[in-house]
Amino acid sequence: MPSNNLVLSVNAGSSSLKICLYRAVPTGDDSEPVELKLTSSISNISAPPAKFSFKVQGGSSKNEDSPAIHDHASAFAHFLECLNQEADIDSTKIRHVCHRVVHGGDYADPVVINDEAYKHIERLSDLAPLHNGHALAVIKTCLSQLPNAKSIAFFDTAFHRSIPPHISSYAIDQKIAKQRGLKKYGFHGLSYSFILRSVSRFLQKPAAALNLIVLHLGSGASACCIQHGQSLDTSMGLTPLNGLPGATRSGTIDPSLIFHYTNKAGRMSHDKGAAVHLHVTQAEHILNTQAGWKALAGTTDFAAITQRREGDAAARLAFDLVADRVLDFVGAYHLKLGGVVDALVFSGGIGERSIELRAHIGEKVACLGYAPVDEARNAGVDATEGVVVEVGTLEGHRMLVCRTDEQLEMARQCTLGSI
Ligand SMILES: Nc1ncnc2c1ncn2[C@@H]1O[C@H](COP(=O)(O)OP(=O)(O)O)[C@@H](O)[C@H]1O
Ligand SMILES: CC(=O)OP(=O)(O)O
Ligand SMILES: [Mg+2]
Repeated sequence: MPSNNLVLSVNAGSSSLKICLYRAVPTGDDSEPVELKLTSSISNISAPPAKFSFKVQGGSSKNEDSPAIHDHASAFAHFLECLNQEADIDSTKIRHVCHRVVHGGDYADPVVINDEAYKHIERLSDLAPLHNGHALAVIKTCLSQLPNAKSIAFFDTAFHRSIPPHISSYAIDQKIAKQRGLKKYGFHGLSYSFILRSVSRFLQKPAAALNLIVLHLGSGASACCIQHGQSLDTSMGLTPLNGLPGATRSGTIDPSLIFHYTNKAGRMSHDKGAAVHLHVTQAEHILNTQAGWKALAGTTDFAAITQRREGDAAARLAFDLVADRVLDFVGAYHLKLGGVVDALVFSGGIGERSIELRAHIGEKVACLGYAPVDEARNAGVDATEGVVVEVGTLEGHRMLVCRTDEQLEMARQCTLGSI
């Protein structure tokens, strides 16, 4: 292996940036083609002061508030400085930079960023107003600061291209739908792809034979119905606003609500928070940034809501409402899979950490034949090693937790793929 075999994976979330650096290694059969060298995460970018963490595997680590970080570009610049100063890594040795791009439209595969790909991602920014612009800001920095590296975009939408037309279409004029690309694209695809592979390994069953209901519950939350190893349906739609509520996103509402909420709904929003100029209405802005459990209970932190819910009606409403919407999708997907489900999988910051939400959902789905959640296993997930942890007892449809890793998914696809 040459010495400059470093792969950087960058995941630009709505208010966070998660970065991992890997070294490509020779693979045997089932082993990972990359080895983790360091991780960094910058959160609270849109609610300063941003929190910066940097951890070298088997070495030093750093956790601090970084008031100088005010957007994704400055967050990434801060990371590059640290890479040089703290980890003594020469960034010219980075050969590939993998960027998670949430909306890829009809792109089926990852693409090396060139002018055309950049413009394509830019054109889709209005359909992922909390995401694509941030990814582009980081891509721009990489193109100028890391000229020796190839920047590659990996799309959240690609995994859902298997969704059949009667599920991905909306019941609207199909001529207009086709002209304007108005259909369900679905998101969190890199996460679902990672989870499918990990669960397949855990259950020792080929991915193509697996039927799963997967919940990716983070500040953006979605559910996915996987049949024979392919996405059959997912809860997000044309944009990541649809489906489950998120930290600041409404999830599905009656579309008419928009016009009763404010009489300025159709006017353009002048929010300057985004990295690229967005053309979104005030309604889209409100439903993306001033809704979700933040609007219901005053915080984006679902753990705080969970703790407060016994004595706080607003927190109780937020918790119960999220749980209710999750059940809508689990029930529908169970039916779409004809009741043949290998496992219900929890993932994302909330799915992986909320003992309470897993217990609650577990209790509700028991009537469908899911293995009851084992109290001790469920409470012990954090202390249990492994990518996949079983929280249900063995009989019935399995109940699993998967520590999803979009950065690793990209690095893996990059190293094994033909790019
Ligand atoms: N112990 C916990 N219980 C419930 N929710 C938690 C817990 N720890 C973290 N979270 C939630 O996980 C969210 C982050 O999830 P993550 O998947 O990393 O989000 P994203 O990638 O969408 O920014 C936090 O905003 C917080 O609400
Ligand atoms: C698609 C999406 O909502 O992503 P995230 O959860 O990272 O915000
Ligand atoms: Mg995320």
